[in-house]
Amino acid sequence: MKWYQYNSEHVARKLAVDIREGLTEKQAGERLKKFGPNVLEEGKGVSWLMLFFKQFQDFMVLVLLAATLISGLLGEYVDAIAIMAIVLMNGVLGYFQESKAEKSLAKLKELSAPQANVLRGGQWKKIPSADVVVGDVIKMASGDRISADVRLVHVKGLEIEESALTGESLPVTKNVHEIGREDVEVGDQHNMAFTGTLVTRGSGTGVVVGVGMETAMGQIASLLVSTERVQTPLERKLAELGKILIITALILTALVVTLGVYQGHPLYNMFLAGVSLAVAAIPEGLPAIVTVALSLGVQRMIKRKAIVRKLSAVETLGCASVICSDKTGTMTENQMTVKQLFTIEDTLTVSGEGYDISGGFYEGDQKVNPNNLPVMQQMLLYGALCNNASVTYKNDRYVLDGDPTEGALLVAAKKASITPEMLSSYKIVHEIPFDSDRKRMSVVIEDEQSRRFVITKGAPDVLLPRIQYVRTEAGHVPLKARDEEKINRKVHTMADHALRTIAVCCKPLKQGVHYTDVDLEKDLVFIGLTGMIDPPRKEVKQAILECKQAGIKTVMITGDHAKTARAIALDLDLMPEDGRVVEGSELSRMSEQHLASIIDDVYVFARVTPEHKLKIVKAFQNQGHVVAMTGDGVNDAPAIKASDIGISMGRTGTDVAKEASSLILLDDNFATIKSAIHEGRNIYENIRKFIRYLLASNVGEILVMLFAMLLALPLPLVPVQILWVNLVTDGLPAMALGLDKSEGNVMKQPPRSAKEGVFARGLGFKIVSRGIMIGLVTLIAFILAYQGQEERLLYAQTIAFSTLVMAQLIHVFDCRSERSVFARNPFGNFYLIGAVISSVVLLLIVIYYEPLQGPFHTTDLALRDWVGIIGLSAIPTLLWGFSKK
Ligand SMILES: Nc1ncnc2c1ncn2[C@@H]1O[C@H](COP(=O)(O)OP(=O)(O)OP(=O)(O)O)[C@@H](O)[C@H]1O
Ligand SMILES: [Ca+2]
Repeated sequence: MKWYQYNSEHVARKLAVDIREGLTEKQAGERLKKFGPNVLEEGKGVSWLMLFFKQFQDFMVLVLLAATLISGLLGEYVDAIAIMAIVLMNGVLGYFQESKAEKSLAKLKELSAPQANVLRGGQWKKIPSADVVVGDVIKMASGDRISADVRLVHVKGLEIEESALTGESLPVTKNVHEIGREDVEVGDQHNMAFTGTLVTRGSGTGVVVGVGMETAMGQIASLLVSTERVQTPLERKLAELGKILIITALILTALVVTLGVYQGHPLYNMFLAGVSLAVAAIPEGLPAIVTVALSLGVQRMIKRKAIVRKLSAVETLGCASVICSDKTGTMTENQMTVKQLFTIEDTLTVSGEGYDISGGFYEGDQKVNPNNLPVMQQMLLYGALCNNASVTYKNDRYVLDGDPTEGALLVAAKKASITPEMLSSYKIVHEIPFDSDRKRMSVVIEDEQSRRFVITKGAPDVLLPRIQYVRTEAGHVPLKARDEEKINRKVHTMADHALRTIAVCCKPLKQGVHYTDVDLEKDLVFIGLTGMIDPPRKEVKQAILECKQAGIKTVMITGDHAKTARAIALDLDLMPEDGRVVEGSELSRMSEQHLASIIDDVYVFARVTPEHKLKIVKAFQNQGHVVAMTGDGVNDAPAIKASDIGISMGRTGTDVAKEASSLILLDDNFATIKSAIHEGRNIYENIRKFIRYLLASNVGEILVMLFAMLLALPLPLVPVQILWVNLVTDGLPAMALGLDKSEGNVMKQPPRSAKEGVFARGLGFKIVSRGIMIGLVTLIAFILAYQGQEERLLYAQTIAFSTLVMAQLIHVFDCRSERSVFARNPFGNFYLIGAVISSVVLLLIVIYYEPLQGPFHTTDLALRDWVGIIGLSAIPTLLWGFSKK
């Protein structure tokens, strides 16, 4: 027998679980230990050994190793061993860089791991999906990705899209009845929900019958190949650029070798020098350092409560020019409190903060008891009945479970002493749920006398066309134009005060008549209006200002009333007085071109449904903007996907929204978007810094050799020195640049263009000009020291080696700023100081430590030599430090 053939009690019994209580933590722990975690086995990751050997796969490194081997066989042991040692160290360094990148990517994956809602010991809990065990009672709602195979026991309009499993993209409606037949296809098992499939509608609960590889998904082996990470745009650009650089380096190296041989240097010497030069000059490590820099940035973002799901987002963030953000919960606290009550005869204000149930009702300054006003009392009671929220007192605080709008209504009712006992005498027999498209919710209620009536609550402008009567103290009277006007005026004044408005209506139902859902919400009786405040989060105003200074426009998108939205937008300084507010209905009528033509003046989109978001994203993109878009629901997913930076909410977001997004806000906070953009810009600037440093160094290295060969000089640097420079001077400071703090002005500049190339904004010129200067001063130092005398060669090479190293170590400080070397405090980057000091110490060691003098072809230098070296090596940086370019 299969699970779908049993009825639900039987399933529960077989799995030894009480469906109302769930497993106990102890039972679950035991099962987890016995059967293992609920994960699908992925393809094997790279082992550390493979990662290590990968460092030596590079073609030029192989040539170098072969060349060293030959020189070893020819008796040049010292050279061979020194080169081998350096190549090995290079490999170790590369290994550490890459494994660091791998680790932080793995950690990232862990952080965005899916969760499941399970019943344990009578309490609903969110736990990592991996900890779900067979027998767990699990709850699923619209937007969830299901994390185990489940036999459903209770469903409420549950629809599941199972394309991942069956290929069928239409959602399947689920029920709980057992299926009598055997051999039912997965797609026809209507009482089952499967791992990896998606809830598109409704909700349900069930018992877990299969986890991990024992699920229907686990059986499909083909899906389990681990997905490989795609390169980010910058990584791709650099990989392409790398090819060009490799060819350039090879051509130049070949030129150096040819010239050298032509000038009479021995072929073997030139070959080894050439290969070393090629290894040093080819920036094959650049993409890896970029990955490291990106993933380090990702770690910093986690500290700022933003989780990057796609590495490419780190780059794109820096280009963002428009942020489209939800209002409720992202810009505001999403903590609603009713402030005003309105019936056609009375208006009251309500005191109190948050969900605290202490507070009173006032008419002007006069305290009143709302229970003396029958219509008022009815509105409060009905607001609490058409309601799925609950407010409980926990740890000295009132906490809300459910929708904040409903929480506010519940709290207002409690302030009027409406108790749960009073509510329990009414039975809810039917519910038409709230969603952002409908902007209303209805319940059918049966009272103790078995009389039935509907309560509908929702956005007033949506309900007004459905209202025919008004409730007064004397009873229901037909709605007159005068009343309608009065209601509308009240809605507007409430909205102007940034209050969210909810209208409460009702309608008695006749016995024995069948009403469809459409009928239920027709011909309603208006009872009253509530106005509730949702205060802005306090950090948001500052964040919006910083975005503005950074050339980024913030746009508010909300389902709320236009006036409410406008009041909050003005309060947050999000838009100028004359900024435009566009409503969803207007948006629907507008053509895409028209929208694109006005969109630069729009700051608020109000009364929109999630479907509108896609149109908004497209219109901004049409105008050449790079758009960040937030969202949390299933219907937000298309817009999130279409935007350049999709952002989802860590707390309130559905799995679907999270999967579509490239950035998750752990605290759902708008200010976090700003922090992430700041970090994204910083990372990109740091990447530019070390590209600039590394490539300028390489240009210098190649040019000094090329110039020397042109001038028929001996080799200014021996192979092992070149390799040493590549390892030490190029390696450590470059990494330290990747960890640099941002220049104070990163958020004071317009966003960079997404099309910008690697060498944009003068970077190419900086690289070449500094590179030439570094090559020149090294050459001059060599010539001055050599003086054409063969016996001075060792000394001159030591001088050239030191000058090259020092010139680079001074130049690295210039790379910290886009402006000038003098623009920043040189001691501002602790890592860089450390890297420079260790490079200098290592240089002194290979120069003065006798056992190393042989392998590194160095000799002792005098103090006066150092004066010359430092003087010369400071020239490139100082010279350009005074120029603007
Ligand atoms: N639980 C509810 N029951 C009935 N009506 C509601 C409920 N919640 C909100 N509304 C009404 O629907 C309108 C739209 O709400 P919705 O939740 O779609 O937007 P929002 O949360 O303000 O928007 P966003 O999150 O995009 O800023 C509200 O202004 C309110 O009038
Ligand atoms: Ca190099």
